[in-house]
Amino acid sequence: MSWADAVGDGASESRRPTRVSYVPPHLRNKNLSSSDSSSIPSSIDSSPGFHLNRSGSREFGKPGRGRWRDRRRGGNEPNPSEKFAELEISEEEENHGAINFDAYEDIPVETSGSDVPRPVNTFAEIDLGAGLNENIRRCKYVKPTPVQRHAIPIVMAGRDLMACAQTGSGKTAAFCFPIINGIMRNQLPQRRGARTAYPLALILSPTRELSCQIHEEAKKFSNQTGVKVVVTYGGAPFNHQCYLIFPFVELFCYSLGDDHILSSVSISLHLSKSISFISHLRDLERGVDILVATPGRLVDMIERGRISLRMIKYLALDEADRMLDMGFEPQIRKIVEQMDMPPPGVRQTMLFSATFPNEIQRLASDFLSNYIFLAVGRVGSSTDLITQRVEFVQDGDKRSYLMDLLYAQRADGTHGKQSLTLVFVETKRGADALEHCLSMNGFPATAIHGDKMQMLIQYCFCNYAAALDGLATSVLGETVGALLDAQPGLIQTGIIQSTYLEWEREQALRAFKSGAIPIMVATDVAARGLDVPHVAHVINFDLPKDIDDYVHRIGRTGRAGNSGLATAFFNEGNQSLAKALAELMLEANQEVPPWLSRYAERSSYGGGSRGRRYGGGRFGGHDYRRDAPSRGGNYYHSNPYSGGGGGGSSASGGYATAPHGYGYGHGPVAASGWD
Ligand SMILES: Nc1ncnc2c1ncn2[C@@H]1O[C@H](COP(=O)(O)OP(=O)(O)OP(=O)(O)O)[C@@H](O)[C@H]1O
Repeated sequence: MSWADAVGDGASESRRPTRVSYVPPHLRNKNLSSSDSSSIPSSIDSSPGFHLNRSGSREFGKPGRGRWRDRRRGGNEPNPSEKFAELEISEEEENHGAINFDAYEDIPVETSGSDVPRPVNTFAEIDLGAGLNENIRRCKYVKPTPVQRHAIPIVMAGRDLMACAQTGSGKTAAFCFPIINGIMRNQLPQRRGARTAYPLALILSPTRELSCQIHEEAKKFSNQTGVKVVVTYGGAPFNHQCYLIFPFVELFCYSLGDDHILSSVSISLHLSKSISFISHLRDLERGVDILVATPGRLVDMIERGRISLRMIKYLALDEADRMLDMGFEPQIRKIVEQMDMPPPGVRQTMLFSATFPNEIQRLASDFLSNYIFLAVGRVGSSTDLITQRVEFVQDGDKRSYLMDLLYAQRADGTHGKQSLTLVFVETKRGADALEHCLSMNGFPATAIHGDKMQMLIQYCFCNYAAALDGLATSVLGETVGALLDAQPGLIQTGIIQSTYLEWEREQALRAFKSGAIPIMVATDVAARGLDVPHVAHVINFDLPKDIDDYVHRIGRTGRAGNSGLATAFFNEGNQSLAKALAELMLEANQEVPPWLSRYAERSSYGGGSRGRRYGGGRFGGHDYRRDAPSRGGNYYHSNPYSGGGGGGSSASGGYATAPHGYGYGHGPVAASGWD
């Protein structure tokens, strides 16, 4: 149980404070009323890096990096394509032209495998096709990022790929571009109008939020190319239809003499979800070239006979190490090995992540054929664009410490739309408790996790399942008939539950992304893949147990060449992570506090010990096939590059060991995805 949990459990009072109790540092000892808390005296030092140490005195961090910068956009052109404009390229997305690509020159890149295709320096060097090139231009992607420079030619050459590149370094486009190009180029046959959809490409990701994000990106990239992208994830898309039918369902409930508002809301949500499920089926029937999916829902759709994987030419696993860890592996194996998907060698398979422990690489190789391993920066490392800070904070002090940080941040004048803060906690209950505490203390916060509102939903279901049944047949007739046909187990608690859950998660994320609520408390559900451009600060209120989770969490900031700040609260309870954390920080050129080094010296490898997981006690981009050449069966060469400009002169190199202290070496760390 996390500390946030324990507090949440303590007393209902603590979960539901009735008054603001936070007193900013400068007002402590002054006995002022809480209403004064909004005044921000000039004496507060709100400079970047401000924080309080355990004794309450102030310390200062490294200046200049990872702060709440004013990122004003400049010089955006009007969008020439009306259709493209409909896809709502947001202000943030348009900003990416500003990435500092010069920072790439020194990035270590290594490939291993046979006959590695040459990397490119520009998109123009690759024949991506006019439509895709136009969309890249509209996205303001001026140059490929390092992972794109290497991965796109590899996939376009028809090779399987296991790619490891740092968070926020453009992996999504690295697999989307060659897939879209391949479908356009080969004009692969597509059946439309059939009950069963036959996608040509499948992109799997672990969460519905990430699947939606990939779907949005892929839609932008394939705009007006004729390539059709559809997403399917746990639950159905919760769309505008719900708002339309709310009033009708409510009216109906009242007319039945039942005035319980919860029932009408529950039924409305249920029905809207159902309608949206039907529209999703229709969408699939109209044909799908690229299917983006979460594994659970995909299995469900395959078993219903709605999707067949027989025509799959491209398979991409985003966050591949997560997809192959204990939680997802059985489902992934089922999809990839036990359904009708073509085998490795016939289909092309791409695995992408920022972290790739050896044991997962080993598992993953089952899905690949004669693949190339690509490491951009160090496997599992974080970018040094993220300033990492670790503070020693006892559990009981975490809330006030957090509020001091947030207060200082606000005093800095940057806590607004342009600067979002993501706070990670261990458990769902902890997230709720902390969200509530922050909100009550004047720090607008929302929370995202797995099972909000569950009790309420169960209550709704128990009382109103019958009403729902009646309503279904009498009011919505055909629609619901079709729905029941498609989804026989419709009236189930689980469905209603997940409807609420989706709704809440979607709302929370939307409010956070838009800046309407600038603080989001999250569990690991938000740790991977989410690309929210203005996250300036990630706070690990509860540290994760595994260092890879830490890497993904802090990777929500410092994306696409921007800087970011990550603060972690550490205490004795996190001892097992100390060594891996200290090593990771050193690797990313961060200052490691002496007390953390002492913890690290004392602790044995644990918490995702990097040495063991990333290649036998050493760091580095590491293809596991090096340890056991016979296992992969097809490991031949290692080709080191440096990031920029290198075109491909070394592409056919085949070095046995890598320079830069990278690969086999251990030496000083120069790796960053972005500088
Ligand atoms: N060539 C490019 N030029 C400019 N911006 C880019 C380019 N490629 C990607 N981006 C932007 O960089 C951001 C990060 O990309 P993306 O989400 O694909 O990162 P990622 O490597 O998948 O991160 P994570 O490991 O966290 O999933 C996105 O906002 C994307 O639009």
